[in-house]
Amino acid sequence: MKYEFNTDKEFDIIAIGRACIDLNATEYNRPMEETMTFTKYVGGSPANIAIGSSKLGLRAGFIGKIADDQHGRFIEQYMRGVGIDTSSMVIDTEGHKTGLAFTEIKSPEECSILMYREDVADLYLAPSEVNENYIKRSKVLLVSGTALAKSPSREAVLKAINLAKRNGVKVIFELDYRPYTWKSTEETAVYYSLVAEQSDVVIGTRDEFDVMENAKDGMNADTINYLFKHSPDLVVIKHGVEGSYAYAKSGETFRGQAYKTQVLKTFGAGDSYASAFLYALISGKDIETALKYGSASASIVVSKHSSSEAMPTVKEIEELIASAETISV
Ligand SMILES: Nc1ncnc2c1ncn2[C@@H]1O[C@H](COP(=O)(O)OP(=O)(O)OP(=O)(O)O)[C@@H](O)[C@H]1O
Ligand SMILES: O=C(O)C[C@@H](O)[C@H](O)C(=O)CO
Repeated sequence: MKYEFNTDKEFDIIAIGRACIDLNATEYNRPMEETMTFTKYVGGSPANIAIGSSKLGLRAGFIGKIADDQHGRFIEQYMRGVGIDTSSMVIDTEGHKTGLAFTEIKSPEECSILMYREDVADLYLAPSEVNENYIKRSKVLLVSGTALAKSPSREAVLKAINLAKRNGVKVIFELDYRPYTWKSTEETAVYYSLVAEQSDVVIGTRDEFDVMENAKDGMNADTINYLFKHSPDLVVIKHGVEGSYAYAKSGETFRGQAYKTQVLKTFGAGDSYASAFLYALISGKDIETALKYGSASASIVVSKHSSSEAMPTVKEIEELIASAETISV
């Protein structure tokens, strides 16, 4: 089964949300207290997805606010360098800083992220900085859940969704739940369900859908029953190494298995998955193939040091699908 997009558009995907800095422990397999050096990469889930999409050949753009400093300039230059249109990236004028994510890699199974996100520039994107003339040029608007955590970014994203819907742009909601940016899970559930109900495609882990539903140990069947009463016609629920499911409103279910790989760290899996899944879908491949692309891309990124720089090419993904073993659970 294929998913249809409006073909009469200049951009394939415009992502909205944060573009930040990842500082990944250079010496890994130890706690961060013992890490002396970190390698700098562009990070932030929607930025990673835009980078992954652009490296795969999609025409990508980005809407977000960046700090007026060395980090902000590094982010813009890097993203432009990988082919992303950065003309709608706004430079903060009020002294807000770039979000930083220090990543700890204790072992392939035990990874964590220490975030510095106090008063970060990305959450100051204002509704007036979101333009209809830009959004309407894309097939897809990719919305990151974290951008809903605070005003004015929250209203900027709600405006972007409204403009997308008015202009035949598919809204794809990546739940991207990061607890530290939110006041409470109740608040997250309110905004997640509000946006999920208006989206065309919703992608998240089982745990993230639980946050959306303000529930524990939720069932995929209940999630899709709820979402298919609203706008979504495709829902992707990820279960880590156990693979992922895509549910279509027409009643079909597709399963994607994870691929065996030499894991270095686990973060970055979700962003690489989303970029390759969307690449495949937008390039006209069927949903089953798109799940393979997502899983293959994730298995490549978890075997590498970064989440953005490590994003694979189409050739790498296709070679992996042809040769790697799937994880059966
Ligand atoms: N250890 C692993 N080995 C191989 N593939 C993996 C592994 N972990 C995750 N994946 C692949 O990545 C996909 C997404 O993973 P997961 O459900 O953990 O997303 P996520 O929690 O959004 O990721 P992130 O850690 O980036 O936030 C899975 O469906 C699977 O295909
Ligand atoms: O999303 C973030 O803010 C941090 C990411 O860039 C980080 O690499 C990660 O967690 C990816 O899943």
